[in-house]
Amino acid sequence: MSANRAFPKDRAEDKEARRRFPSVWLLILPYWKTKEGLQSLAMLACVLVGGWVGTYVSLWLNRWTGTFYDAIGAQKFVLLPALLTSFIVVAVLNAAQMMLAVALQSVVEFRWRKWLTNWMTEKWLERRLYYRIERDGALENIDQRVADDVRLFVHDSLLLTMGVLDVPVRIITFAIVLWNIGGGMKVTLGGSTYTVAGYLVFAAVVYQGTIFLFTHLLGRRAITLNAKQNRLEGDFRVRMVRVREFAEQIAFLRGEQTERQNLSNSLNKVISNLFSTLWITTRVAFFTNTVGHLGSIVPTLLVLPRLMGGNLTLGGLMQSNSAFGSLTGALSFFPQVYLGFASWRAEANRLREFLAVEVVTENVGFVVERGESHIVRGCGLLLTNADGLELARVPDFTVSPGSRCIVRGRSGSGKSTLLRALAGLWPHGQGTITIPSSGMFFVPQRSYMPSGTLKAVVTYPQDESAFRDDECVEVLRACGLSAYVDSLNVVDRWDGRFSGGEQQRIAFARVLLAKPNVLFLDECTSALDSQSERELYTLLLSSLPDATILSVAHRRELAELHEMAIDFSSGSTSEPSEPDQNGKAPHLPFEDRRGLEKMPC
Ligand SMILES: Nc1ncnc2c1ncn2[C@@H]1O[C@H](COP(=O)(O)OP(=O)(O)OP(=O)(O)O)[C@@H](O)[C@H]1O
Repeated sequence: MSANRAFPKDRAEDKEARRRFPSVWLLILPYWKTKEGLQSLAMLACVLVGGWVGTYVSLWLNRWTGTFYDAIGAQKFVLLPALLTSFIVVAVLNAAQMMLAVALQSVVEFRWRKWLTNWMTEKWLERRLYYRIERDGALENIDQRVADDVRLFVHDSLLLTMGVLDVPVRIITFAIVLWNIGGGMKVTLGGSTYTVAGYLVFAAVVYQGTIFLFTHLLGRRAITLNAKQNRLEGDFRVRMVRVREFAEQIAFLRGEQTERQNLSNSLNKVISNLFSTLWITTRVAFFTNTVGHLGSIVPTLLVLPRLMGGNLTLGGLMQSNSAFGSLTGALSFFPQVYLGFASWRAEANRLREFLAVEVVTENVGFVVERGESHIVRGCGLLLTNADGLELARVPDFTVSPGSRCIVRGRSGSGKSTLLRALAGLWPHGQGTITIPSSGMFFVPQRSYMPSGTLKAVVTYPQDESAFRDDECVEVLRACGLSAYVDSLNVVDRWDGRFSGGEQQRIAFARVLLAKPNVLFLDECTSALDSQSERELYTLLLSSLPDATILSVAHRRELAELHEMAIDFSSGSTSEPSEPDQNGKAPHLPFEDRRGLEKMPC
């Protein structure tokens, strides 16, 4: 059974439960081990070296600031043209380097996102995980996880990693500069005078540390609110998609009022959460803006005694201000990282929930025997739900190669679930299933109509290039869809265009193209009138005379086209016992009556 658990959100929750989820490294490492990943790694190395060169350029600019303002202070205007020329050259080169770094990092981000999304999509589709997730309600908003969470996870991972590798170099560099420029501060305490060396560095750390502390106190709730926002936006989108998907059903039922109410409730939650977030971000913004203004005068105030004592030139003042700004700017990475890391962790946890479903193996309760012959057999089959509660007991049956068997029973008695179990889509139950190793084709109650050309619809799940146009035209005509043969290469939303009955005719056309050896039909003529139903069945039987067929159907008329019946209501397997329209025993059209052979379980 799939894991139907969300990642523990609360720290107090069981640590063991957290450990059961796959490590975040399972999301990160696979890409960087590929050839493309190694190339991306080389690009990131260039970005990082570029960042360090940028730090050196900032250092150069800091020195330039000192020289420039000293020249102005000393009224040596003759030096200005050369200083300005060198400034413009360095500024242009620096801008080019920064632009290149942003572009390179974006390229890596796009490549990693593409790879990871493909990887997740493959995991989603492999071993029918997409079906298990929906069947068991194991995860919400899987589309949001594969599309949005992967994009954000990749973006934030790169941003945080590059910052962690780049920022310490900037911090150390400007701390040294500030230490040297700022000199020491003389403090008189208890009659003794002490010199606090590098006091501007300590001031920068205390200044930025205070901002960090207050940002944390004022804004920590934003982390949980942001995570909640993603979920609420996803829920709202899913509701909208469902209205689009079931537009006709809602329109027939006049369900607009209820849908409007549901959408409005969902939107209210989104907006209410946004308001809560807004209050927090506003007070954080107010605080950081106020402190930000202070930041421009704090270093000046700190060096004022030296300036007044004549120990600092105008250039020195500007240089220390610039170094103080650079250092606090580099230190401000940590408050940002703190919030960014929380978002990153929420994104990673949602993806880890997805991987957890993937690694849990299906607890298949059935013994499945696969044979070379086209026989279908069920022995001692008990169908249960995921909690082990009984849904249905299936009478033992053997449908021998080339035979046709009808499955009957009251609505909700478990007929479709039996077909799911035979298709390997229903793991809950016990007993032995014998099916062929290949050549099976299942037609569900509602056929899937992919978007694209009509030819792609008819040939699904095979690629449309696998069949010639004339083959498709022939089966469309045979199935009563002559009106559409000229639209074979027309792209449309065919699910909206075909009537329910026409969609079922398409399903028959698919079967005729696929020519399976063993065919399972689940009430796939329910939308057709009796005559059309009979015509399609007769067409099918004559086109696939050797196919083993197991049909779930309610209509009595269909029984006489089958040689045997599995009856869920009476709990027996027999030849059809329903009387025909004249009240006579049903006519069995197949003289050898292969389906009635007694075969031991
Ligand atoms: N994914 C599911 N999870 C839990 N129970 C399910 C699930 N799918 C079906 N069931 C239950 O299994 C039982 C049998 O359903 P099934 O669809 O097999 O009936 P059926 O005989 O095909 O009905 P009908 O003739 O109306 O199509 C029902 O009670 C249904 O609620």
